Amino acid sequence: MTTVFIKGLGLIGSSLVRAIRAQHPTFKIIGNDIDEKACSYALEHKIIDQAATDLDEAAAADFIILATPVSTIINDLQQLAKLPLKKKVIISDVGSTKQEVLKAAIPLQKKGITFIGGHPMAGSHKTGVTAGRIDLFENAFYFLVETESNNPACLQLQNLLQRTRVKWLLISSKEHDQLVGQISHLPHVIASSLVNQTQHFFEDSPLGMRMAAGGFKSITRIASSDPVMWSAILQSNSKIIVHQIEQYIRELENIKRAIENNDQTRIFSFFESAKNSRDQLGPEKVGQLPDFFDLFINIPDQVGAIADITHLLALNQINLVNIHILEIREDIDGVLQLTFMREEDRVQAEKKLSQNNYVVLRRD
Ligand SMILES: NC(=O)C1=CN([C@@H]2O[C@H](COP(=O)(O)OP(=O)(O)OC[C@H]3O[C@@H](n4cnc5c(N)ncnc54)[C@H](O)[C@@H]3O)[C@@H](O)[C@H]2O)C=CC1
Ligand SMILES: O=C(O)C(=O)Cc1ccc(O)cc1
Repeated sequence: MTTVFIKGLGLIGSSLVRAIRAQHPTFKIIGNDIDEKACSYALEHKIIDQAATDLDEAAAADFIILATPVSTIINDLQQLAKLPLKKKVIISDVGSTKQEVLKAAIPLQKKGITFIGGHPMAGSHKTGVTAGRIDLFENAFYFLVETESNNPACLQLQNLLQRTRVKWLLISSKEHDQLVGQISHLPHVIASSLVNQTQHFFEDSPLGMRMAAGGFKSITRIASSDPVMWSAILQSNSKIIVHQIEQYIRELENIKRAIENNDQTRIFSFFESAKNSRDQLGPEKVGQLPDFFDLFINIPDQVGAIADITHLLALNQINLVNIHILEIREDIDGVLQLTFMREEDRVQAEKKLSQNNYVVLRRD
């Protein structure tokens, strides 16, 4: 029997094993996650067959996939090199950086074990096993690093992950880190710094931030991403990102100077050239970002309010993907963000919550 060991049952890991399960129903899937709730959810929903408490249990696997934050992936590759793994095991990861990951895999490769670095270019700012979905990666690019298309192990890995319906792209780790540094890591830094600067700007008038319109929200969506994951990414791609931040600062300085000098020609061409490039990007759903449906409601200031809301949804068999308490500050109401996978669930939730006197603030 083919056995797959997956470490990290979050958004990416659980989405991958959902796809593996659908394509290869006879494969045994063993999952490991530091979060016990993620393991029990994955077991309950038959996403995995067995929960492992330790990386040692990867010794029985034919495929090992590492889907934790990059720092943990690097650590685990070093640990795996010390384990008695199957000779023909194929190890891969999904980490957002590749040069350091590849370096950490050298001891394994020296032992003749196959490691192929991977990185699906799809995902979301949502995290966790409940946000995972089988179609998360459809039509997205999936990088495979330092391998060749006719390498039998590469073909086996692609076959394992066929149901993800990705577009495979083979690339060197250096090229990969530069590319994703510019189109993924730098944008996350910019989104978060813009949110922080706005927060500082409105320090004395907290309502200001809530006036934000669509533009602010679309450019800052990814600032809601997981800080643990993004700290690990920046640490692992630091040189490249620092260089790209410097180039970005120069771009800001150029437009600042043009504004100071009232240089209308420069200001116009700044916007014109950005528009021309952005228009060529195509529709918003590049990389098939998942559709999630959010509902924002007031949380009444009383004990058990959140439990009451989740109970109400469960009673009505409304499937909730994520629940997030937005910052509660003096003179601002508490707000609860409820996320659903399907529009029907959101519609039902809105109806039931309104019937039970909850105030729905907005949908997103
Ligand atoms: N979120 C995204 O859009 C994308 C993320 N990635 C990469 O995929 C990896 C996973 O990210 P997500 O699935 O989004 O994050 P996630 O937060 O949804 O899932 C990570 C999972 O790993 C578990 N975990 C963390 N440390 C662990 C440890 N020491 N031992 C066992 N389990 C541990 C967490 O409990 C969680 O369930 C990261 O390396 C990230 O850079 C790659 C492409 C897209
Ligand atoms: O939510 C988004 O727009 C993302 O950018 C998702 C993402 C996050 C990390 C990656 O390494 C790749 C894709």
